[in-house]
Amino acid sequence: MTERAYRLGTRRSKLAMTQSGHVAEAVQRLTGRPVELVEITTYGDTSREHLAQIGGTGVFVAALREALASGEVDFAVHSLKDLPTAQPAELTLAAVPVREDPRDALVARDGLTFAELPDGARVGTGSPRRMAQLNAYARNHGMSIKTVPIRGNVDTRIGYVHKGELDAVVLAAAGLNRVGRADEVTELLSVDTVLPAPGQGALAVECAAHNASLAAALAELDDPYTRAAVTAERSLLAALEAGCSAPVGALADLLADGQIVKEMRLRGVVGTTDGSSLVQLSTTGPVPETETQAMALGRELAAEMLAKGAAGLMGERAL
Ligand SMILES: NCc1[nH]cc(CCC(=O)O)c1CC(=O)O
Repeated sequence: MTERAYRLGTRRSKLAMTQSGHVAEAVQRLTGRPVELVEITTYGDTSREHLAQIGGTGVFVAALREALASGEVDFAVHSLKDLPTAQPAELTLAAVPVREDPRDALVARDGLTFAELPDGARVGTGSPRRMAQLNAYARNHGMSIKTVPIRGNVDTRIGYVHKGELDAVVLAAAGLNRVGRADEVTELLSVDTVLPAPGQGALAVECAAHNASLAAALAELDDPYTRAAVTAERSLLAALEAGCSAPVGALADLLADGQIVKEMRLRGVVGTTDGSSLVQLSTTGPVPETETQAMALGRELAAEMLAKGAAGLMGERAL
């Protein structure tokens, strides 16, 4: 008897379908069982309001999680940066595969880099995190830019530049890579200038907690370093008591001495959206071997950032 196909719940955007398609193929290879994509429409896909107003990026995840909890689908693939930091007990984060490029990317007219943008340039991003860091860079380099909130899928956002409505837009490099639009990038923004969102570039594969055999199969896709890194980044976010639409950037990476991995470094930033104040700090520690250790790294950095006034910079949420 052939076993029935696994059902993989996915949003219907090109980015989500591509991400889900890759994971579906890998699961099929690992388990020998077919995987069928089931399209789920989330509130984040249908609402035209700005993300900060509809409660942050958790809106993309809720409907998928309901489909998991009800058994309508067996597992789901999320962009990890869209996952709220609280993990529901009935769901298991079964795998965090190897992370794509975590950086933000600039898509500008005429091949311009960020530093080459003219005074008054209109830069499309509604992300308080990107606004805070880009405005801070501009202030420190005597530039004047104007950030403009935008929404929509990758193609729509790039379209603002092609149509001449904006001078540039900022998107996650991972998203552009995944939908085959990497050639549009005019600058990959250094993480020294713009720290990405916690979890950016990583995927989360989630299934029902009671489905232990599926969780074990999905765990084959897990990359322990990526998982440790995003766990530290998300722990920082949670300890700052900030949501996924807060002006918080974080990135954990490994520090190596030649081939030998020595430590994990975690960098974090919080700022006002106008870029007039930023708290940016970094810490290093032994490479975490457990979830508890990874979370401790994030909490440690959060405590240092809070001691430097981070909480006072996160007040202006709804921007
Ligand atoms: N908030 C939307 C979102 N969620 C995940 C990605 C891109 C892919 C990723 O970071 O994994 C994007 C688009 C963007 O920020 O440009």
